[in-house]
Amino acid sequence: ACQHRLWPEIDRISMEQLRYARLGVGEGGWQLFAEDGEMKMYKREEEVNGMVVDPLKACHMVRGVTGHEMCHYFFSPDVRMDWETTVEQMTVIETIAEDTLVFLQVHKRIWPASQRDSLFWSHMRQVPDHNDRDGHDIWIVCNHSTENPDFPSNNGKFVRVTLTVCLVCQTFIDPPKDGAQIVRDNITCKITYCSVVNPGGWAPASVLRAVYKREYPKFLKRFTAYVIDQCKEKPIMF
Ligand SMILES: CCCc1ccc(-c2ccc(S(=O)(=O)CCO)cc2)cc1[C@H]1C[C@H]1c1ccccn1
Repeated sequence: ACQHRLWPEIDRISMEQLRYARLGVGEGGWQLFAEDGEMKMYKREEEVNGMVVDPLKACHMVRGVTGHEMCHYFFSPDVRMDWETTVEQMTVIETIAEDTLVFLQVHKRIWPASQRDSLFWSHMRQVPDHNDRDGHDIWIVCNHSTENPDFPSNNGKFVRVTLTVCLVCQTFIDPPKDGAQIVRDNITCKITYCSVVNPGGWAPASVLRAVYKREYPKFLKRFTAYVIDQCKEKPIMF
């Protein structure tokens, strides 16, 4: 992967997104728009050329899974359609490395807007987290739009969105007493999910904002429940 033409961009954007995810929501005009137990969802209302591109940041704490497991299932093409209900078709159009893929996805149509597709590289990596007193590694998946001449955008069928998404996960272990083996009840995963999706073409602001408000909380709840269910009978993947 290191010699691939996209590698410098993949490395730069992934590390930029890690820093962005770890910024608090105290400053920068974030407004809380959804809450469900440990999950808190924030957004900023932004428009580019009259199009809604509201950045989103979600923070969540999930007990019983590790950051590695969370990122593994988010990255994996094999299970994507099991949890991603807003996607109609998903194809891996390039394998850059075993931890770096290029996806082409067709998203379900949001009436009355026209149907969208997305083409993005997806990179997963573990980032040693030296400056955190608990010393737990961080796992990240970063998805960022890219172009591919074999799959031109806006080829008449779908409007191509541009997106940058990151899932940043940190595992916390509450060690059991008397040196017993660590079980799932002793682990918690701190998740930060950030996304900026530019719809790529006209879509009514009111409709998009309503879809975001409904879809993002559903999306994160469904995905985290899926990972908990997939992991509960399996050995812990640290
Ligand atoms: C007009 C823009 C439509 C639209 C296109 C795409 C996406 C979208 C793409 C990727 C990812 S992901 O996290 O990388 C997981 C892989 O699929 C999440 C969301 C979201 C929306 C907007 C509609 C919103 C939405 C939010 C949440 C889930 C699904 N859709």
